[in-house]
Amino acid sequence: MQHFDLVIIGSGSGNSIPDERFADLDIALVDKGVFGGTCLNVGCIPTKMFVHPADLAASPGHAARVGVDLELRQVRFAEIRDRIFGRIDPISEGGLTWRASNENVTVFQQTAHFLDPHTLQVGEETITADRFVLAAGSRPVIPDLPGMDTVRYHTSDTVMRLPELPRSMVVIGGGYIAAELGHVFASYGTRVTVVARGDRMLRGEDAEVSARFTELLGRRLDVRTGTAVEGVRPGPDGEGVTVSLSGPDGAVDLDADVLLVATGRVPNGDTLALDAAGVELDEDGYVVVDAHQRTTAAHIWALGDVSSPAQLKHVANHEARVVQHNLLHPDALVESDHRFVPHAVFSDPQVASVGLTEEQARDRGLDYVAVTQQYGDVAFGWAMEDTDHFVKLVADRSTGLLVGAHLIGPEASSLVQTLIQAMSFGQHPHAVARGQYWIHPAMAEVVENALLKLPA
Ligand SMILES: Cc1cc2nc3c(=O)[nH]c(=O)nc-3n(C[C@H](O)[C@H](O)[C@H](O)COP(=O)(O)OP(=O)(O)OC[C@H]3O[C@@H](n4cnc5c(N)ncnc54)[C@H](O)[C@@H]3O)c2cc1C
Ligand SMILES: NC(=O)c1ccc[n+]([C@@H]2O[C@H](COP(=O)([O-])OP(=O)(O)OC[C@H]3O[C@@H](n4cnc5c(N)ncnc54)[C@H](O)[C@@H]3O)[C@@H](O)[C@H]2O)c1
Repeated sequence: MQHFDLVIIGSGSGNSIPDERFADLDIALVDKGVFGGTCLNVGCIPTKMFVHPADLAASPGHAARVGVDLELRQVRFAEIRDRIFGRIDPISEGGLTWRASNENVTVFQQTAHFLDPHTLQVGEETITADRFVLAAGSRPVIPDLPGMDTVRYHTSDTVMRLPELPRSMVVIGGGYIAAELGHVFASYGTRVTVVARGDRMLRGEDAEVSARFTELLGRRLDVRTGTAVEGVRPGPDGEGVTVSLSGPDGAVDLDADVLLVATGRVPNGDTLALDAAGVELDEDGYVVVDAHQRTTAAHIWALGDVSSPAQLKHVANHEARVVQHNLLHPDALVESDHRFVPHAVFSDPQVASVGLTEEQARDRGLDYVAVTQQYGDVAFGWAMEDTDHFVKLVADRSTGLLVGAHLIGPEASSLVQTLIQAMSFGQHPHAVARGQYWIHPAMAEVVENALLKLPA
């Protein structure tokens, strides 16, 4: 039986842990899937590479407002897809080859589960180790709808590799993936219907942002809110799928070429037999960790989607750095910083957010002030003839400090960074606004003006 100093399960963020400082450790890296994990292969990176051409394809709609008539002639879907995976697949393959060539690392392309706190079943082999890192990620949830076993459906794992652009698509779910991939396929020319059970898409966002987002995306896609999927069955002549809906319009059957299921992701801890290792899961299935990313078994650490409900790559990366440090310095442990975790939704419009929504501030009984700055009221917004987008800030009235920032509009994912910085370093909004130059007339002035609306 092979013994290792350290076993890492998961080649996504887990693969960033072993560097030259681990050269004297004998390490096993185990992954049952495509090397490099979700973000690289089926997550952040390919989706955003699909979003950029989608933004270009959607631009005629925005250009007309400022007197430029553009015409979308063609979207070469197969070419876009092949360019994207033509870059990504070699990165995954190269990463595997390089990692497997490390003298002190053995890569197992197998499924792992625990037999006891120090023993792992890896495919047909049994290995033991002193320490473990769980970086096993999450997987799509497939809702148990009547007829699901009778149809071909896609998740984000497969839909980006479709052989051709579908004529029509039904997306179940109103979250991140529906927002991003709905925009992608609709912009490329697919007739997209998004089916959301709630009254708004992106329900985790500040209510004003999610309401505006639902309205704006609904101008380009068929967004059906307050609608339940009653069942699915093969489409007419066995082609595609028929989705039975019930909502404000009553009972409706929709035929589509492709069904995309985007109803959330669950952590993979349940696949690792963690009770054999003394590692606890919480009620939602996340591995329980302390502030140092240590699980309930002292020699086992966890990071990323398997233990973090944020389910975001920048969080997984941060936690991987914490675990890396703590493995190297067991006598000087550091903690993860989850105070101000931002996120962005790369749709059209973009959404970005950090901290408390106004509803959360209210529910916490905080004495807060909320202000809104329209893009259309700053110079670059005039240039764009913008009427739709805004920055909303929430601040604690007693300290004056920001507790939340919510943006919907062009470049929101970048504009939010100043606000993340202000919150992370405890900078007063007026100090941020007046303690530096803001390039005129850049879009960032929308953030400057929002900050100046807060009490001095
Ligand atoms: C479509 C999509 C778009 C996204 N876009 C963004 C974005 O724009 N920005 C952002 O911040 N986040 C985004 N995310 C989320 C981001 O991809 C994840 O938060 C991140 O990849 C999680 O990394 P991880 O290291 O925890 O897990 P992963 O990268 O998922 O790695 C886990 C690995 O563990 C392996 N594994 C699991 N179980 C076992 C087992 N029992 N045995 C062996 N191996 C196992 C898996 O094969 C996998 O390779 C997106 C996710 C999706 C699905
Ligand atoms: N830009 C980004 O950072 C980004 C992009 C894509 C995905 N992600 C990550 O991936 C995760 C998964 O994305 P997602 O869009 O699948 O999840 P999500 O949690 O964002 O949204 C899930 C949606 O499905 C709905 N839903 C859940 N169960 C349902 C059911 N049985 N029937 C109908 N609707 C149902 C929910 O109401 C919600 O609208 C995200 O939570 C996020 O962490 C991040």
